[in-house]
Amino acid sequence: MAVEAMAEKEAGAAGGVAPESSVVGGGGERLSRFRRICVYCGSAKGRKASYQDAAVELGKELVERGIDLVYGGGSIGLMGLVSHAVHDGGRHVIGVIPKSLMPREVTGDPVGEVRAVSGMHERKAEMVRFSDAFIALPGGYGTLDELLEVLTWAQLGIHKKPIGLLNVDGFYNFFLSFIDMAVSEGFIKEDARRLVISAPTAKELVLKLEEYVPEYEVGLVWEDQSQIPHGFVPELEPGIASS
Ligand SMILES: C/C(=C\CNc1ncnc2c1ncn2[C@@H]1O[C@H](COP(=O)(O)O)[C@@H](O)[C@H]1O)CO
Repeated sequence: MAVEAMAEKEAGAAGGVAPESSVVGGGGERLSRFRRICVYCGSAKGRKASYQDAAVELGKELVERGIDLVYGGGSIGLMGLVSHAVHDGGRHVIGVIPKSLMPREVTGDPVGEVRAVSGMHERKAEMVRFSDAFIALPGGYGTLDELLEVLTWAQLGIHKKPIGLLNVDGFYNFFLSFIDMAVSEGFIKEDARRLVISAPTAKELVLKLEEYVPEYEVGLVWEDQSQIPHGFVPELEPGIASS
């Protein structure tokens, strides 16, 4: 299905896509169905240069498609590389960071808009609320925690936004094998397995996310819609700091 048609189909549904705010190219074509993508990634840079290159590549891919960044607000590790790449490319960067993690020596100097939150739970909810899709770069416990929570919420039908793994140099191969094993052992359903989209490069992954059509239906009704409104991205209030 064409990206435009898909975005229109999902507007007002639970896709979390805001087509009216998408950037339009010189020829009038829409560059992306996504307004903002949330990137989860390591607060370390990792041992291989390819992880760092992938963070910068992903930032550039977002810029090329006119997509803004939501991320954990730090300037250290892969977080710093992806946020600088997006900011330097002229797109908006929103860092959501708990007050206790704000001291410079912990997070470095973040770029763009910094939104201070009271704790880790609020941070994760805000990152989900502001974003139309999610990408995990290589990372450690923090990255896995964020990734698994956003996947669990998709599995429970709290949102229908696409979730991608940037499988740089096979970094996520063991994780993907684990998921497949959990499917064959009867702990993850086949349709929930398809919530995880993966690709080895930023270009391929973002393309797959653009083409993703949510098929997963859980049928639960969530009474508290205050955290994750479906189908629209709220306008942001001014952050506490901006560059
Ligand atoms: C506590 C220390 C450094 C932590 N600094 C962080 N600053 C901002 N965001 C962070 C930080 N640590 C974790 N995060 C979030 O988790 C993901 C990275 O965690 P990982 O364990 O490195 O994979 C990232 O997406 C952030 O949202 C000093 O030791």
